[in-house]
Amino acid sequence: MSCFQCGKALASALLSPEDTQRMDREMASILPMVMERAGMMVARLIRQHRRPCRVLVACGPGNNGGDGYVAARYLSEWGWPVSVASFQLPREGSLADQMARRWKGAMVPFVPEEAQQADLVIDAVFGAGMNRDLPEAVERFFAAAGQIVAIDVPSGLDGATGAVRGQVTPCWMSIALIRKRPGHLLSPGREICGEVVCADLAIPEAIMAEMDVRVWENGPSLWSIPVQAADDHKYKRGVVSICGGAEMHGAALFAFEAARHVGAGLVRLTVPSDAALLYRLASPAAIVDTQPLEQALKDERRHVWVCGPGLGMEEAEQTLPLLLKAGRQVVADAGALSWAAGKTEALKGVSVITPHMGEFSRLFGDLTGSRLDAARRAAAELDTVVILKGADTLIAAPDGRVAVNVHATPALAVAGAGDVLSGLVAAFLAAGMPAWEAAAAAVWVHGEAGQRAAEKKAGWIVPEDLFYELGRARQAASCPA
Ligand SMILES: NC(=O)C1=CN([C@@H]2O[C@H](COP(=O)(O)OP(=O)(O)OC[C@H]3O[C@@H](n4cnc5c(N)ncnc54)[C@H](O)[C@@H]3O)[C@@H](O)[C@H]2O)[C@H](O)CC1
Ligand SMILES: [K+]
Repeated sequence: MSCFQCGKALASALLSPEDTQRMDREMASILPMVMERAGMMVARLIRQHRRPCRVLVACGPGNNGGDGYVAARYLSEWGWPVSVASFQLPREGSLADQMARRWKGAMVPFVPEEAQQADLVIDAVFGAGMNRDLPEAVERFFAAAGQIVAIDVPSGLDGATGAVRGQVTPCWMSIALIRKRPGHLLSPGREICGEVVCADLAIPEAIMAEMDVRVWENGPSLWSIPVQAADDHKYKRGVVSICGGAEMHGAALFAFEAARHVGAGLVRLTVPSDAALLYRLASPAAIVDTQPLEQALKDERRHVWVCGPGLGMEEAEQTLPLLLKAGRQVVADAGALSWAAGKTEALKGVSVITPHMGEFSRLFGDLTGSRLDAARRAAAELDTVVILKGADTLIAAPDGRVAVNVHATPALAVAGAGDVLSGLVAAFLAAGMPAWEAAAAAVWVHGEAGQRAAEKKAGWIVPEDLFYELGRARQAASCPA
């Protein structure tokens, strides 16, 4: 059983607004208790991070505001000087109204001057229920604040997509309730959340287990990478084949070295005969084949291929259709994606594609909605796993699952890092992992190796620096017990 199936993945679930609403309905009878706990946890987390100071809690009309009134009560009971500014009072008789009525402390007008005078402003105006653009009065209020702690999400952040609906002042900290939302990790939302901490509201296990979560923060609880065993042999570890081009040798060699260093049993390059010597000189360890691709495909053990890094359009055209016709598992990147622009259906049958945003728009058109929805739609349309690369890389499966990866470093923003990633995906596919799990694990291991290499080189790395970090990165990616 994979970790994904055994339920550990629930810890890294990212809740959509629909998930939250469904959860609220499921636990309607205990919601007052949950809100009480939410407010208390917010107050506690603030106490853990700050000395007592003048606090202003800005409350909205919904449950986010309700959490704010509770947090104000706790901080005040602990002796902190607290006032509340209400943007809009809760509907009479609502849960938030009940919490507001229990607030007996100071109320001040919802104006920027009040926000400016506070040492700390708690943003409890809008949370997961934010459904239109941020009112200007709210924008101006927070723009005047010094330090802001957001309950759940900063007001104005679309928790589902990371889109920002207005001028949102960056927060110092966001306290996610129960679980993070996709918007805490996705740009541009991620940049305004500050440090994101999660408040455990002790939700009954039965309710959590009922959640039909489709989005997770990428991490080792989502997959299990095969570990070494006494009976290992190279074919059990997996065979990776890489198509190399006539001109750009470096890209295919990066994928080649990455697959070798992350533990593939055997890695082979298939290249045009004129270029073979260059490949052999560049990497004496390389097994370089020059036989025609049709010939190489007679070997059934070569079932996983990387196609694209370092390939020109013509080369992609001569290789990708053959690989697919032979029923191989293909990781398509770079040249293969450029060749498929304008005829995206040519990618049908590919196991994993790894576009960056530019390649993605050339394949699927300009972005209309969120990146998350677009990646998910593309995966369903092609029946392929899509790795949409970026600072927040998305790994989308045709069945709607999405892993959001922020386990990375800006140090990886160098040419060649993407070729390394293709080699890693192929190595994990060849080791027998299902495509979505292999892709998610590869992205995480890539990020881990990047962080390790960056630490040694003060952030300034070249793709080659990743190779010797890959063994330890793979080890770190083993599922926690
Ligand atoms: N299960 C949980 O995760 C729990 C979360 N809690 C908190 O509840 C909020 C979500 O509460 P909800 O009432 O659904 O939404 P909001 O508080 O964000 O406000 C909705 C309210 O505001 C109006 N509104 C929305 N956007 C705008 C706008 N741009 N301008 C004006 N008015 C707007 C909308 O019409 C509604 O009236 C979650 O974030 C948590 O903080 C629970 O406390 C515990 C369980
Ligand atoms: K908020």
